[in-house]
Amino acid sequence: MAVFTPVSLDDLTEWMTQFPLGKPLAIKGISSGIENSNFFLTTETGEYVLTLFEKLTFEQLPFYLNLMQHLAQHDVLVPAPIANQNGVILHSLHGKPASIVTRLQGACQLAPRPAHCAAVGTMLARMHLAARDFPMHQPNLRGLDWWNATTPTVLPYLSNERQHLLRAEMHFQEAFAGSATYLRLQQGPIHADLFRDNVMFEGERLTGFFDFYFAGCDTWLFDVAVTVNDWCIDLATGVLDEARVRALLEAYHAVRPFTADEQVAWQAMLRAGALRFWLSRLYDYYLPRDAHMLTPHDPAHFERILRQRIDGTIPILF
Ligand SMILES: Nc1ncnc2c1ncn2[C@@H]1O[C@H](COP(=O)(O)OP(=O)(O)OP(=O)(O)O)[C@@H](O)[C@H]1O
Ligand SMILES: N[C@@H](CCO)C(=O)O
Repeated sequence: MAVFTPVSLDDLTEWMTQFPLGKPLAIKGISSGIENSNFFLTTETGEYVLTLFEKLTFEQLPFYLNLMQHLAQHDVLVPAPIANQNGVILHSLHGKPASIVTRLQGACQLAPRPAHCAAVGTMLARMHLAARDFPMHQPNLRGLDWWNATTPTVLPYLSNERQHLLRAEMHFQEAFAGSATYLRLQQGPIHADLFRDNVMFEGERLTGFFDFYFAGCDTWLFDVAVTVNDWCIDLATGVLDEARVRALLEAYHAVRPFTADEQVAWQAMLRAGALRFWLSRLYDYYLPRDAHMLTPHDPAHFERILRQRIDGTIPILF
């Protein structure tokens, strides 16, 4: 269902001559994904992924594609955009923005064990460090400003109790974002959506992070919190799993040591990471943009996680 714009081998014969990839041999639509038209592409030189962007524009895409290129050039495992003979990585196909990136081997690990979480922690820290000198800047477009804009649009759909939780958490996060501790946290380009379905593994070996289309500049700790909230929990309750949390955080800390300020901010940041996805899921649930988003993600999952992070036990950062 996710190929919105079909592409055939015939469409590619002429178009592919600009790339140093040899002749296209096979193309196969990828059925998962809801934002773009994605294809596995086999050429004389290897396996790639061709994406036609259905919503993101020629103006929006350079930040994401250049960030992936920068990270790939710094040995962070991410899909590397393929440049044409003029060095260009953003192209046009059937009137849509298009890119070819290297194909990551393996599959997503939806039931991660501590070893997987450790691999994610190591690569996440390496990614933050490698992105420090990435020259482009874009804010996290799903950050506090977006939360402020979105809260009033979803509030009318919520019970009194949920309205109270959302208002109180927004109030708390506004104060946190203005605090001296927060303002001292290290920032840079972050993935901002590093869920289990955006990382590939072969066995316990991590082969890459992908889907960078929520990336932006924000605190590194927010990226860690979003990641822990998805990788290191009991899925039914949202309760943090100590062994996986420790594995991820210790691996991250070994590459990029956490700071005392980050320790102070940790619980508030786990709450921020939960609020971000509670809000986006509420928005997609009550105000669906597209008819094809037939099964929006369950907002209650992140409401549970948010309540857990407010009231539950939080493992120390390091
Ligand atoms: N570089 C890559 N290497 C291997 N597989 C990839 C790569 N990029 C995408 N895929 C595969 O394509 C699927 C769809 O990609 P993706 O999740 O980015 O979809 P999307 O429609 O672009 O965005 P969304 O995740 O928001 O629906 C992934 O689940 C993954 O299986
Ligand atoms: N990771 C998001 C979906 C957007 O990629 C979620 O689970 O709500």
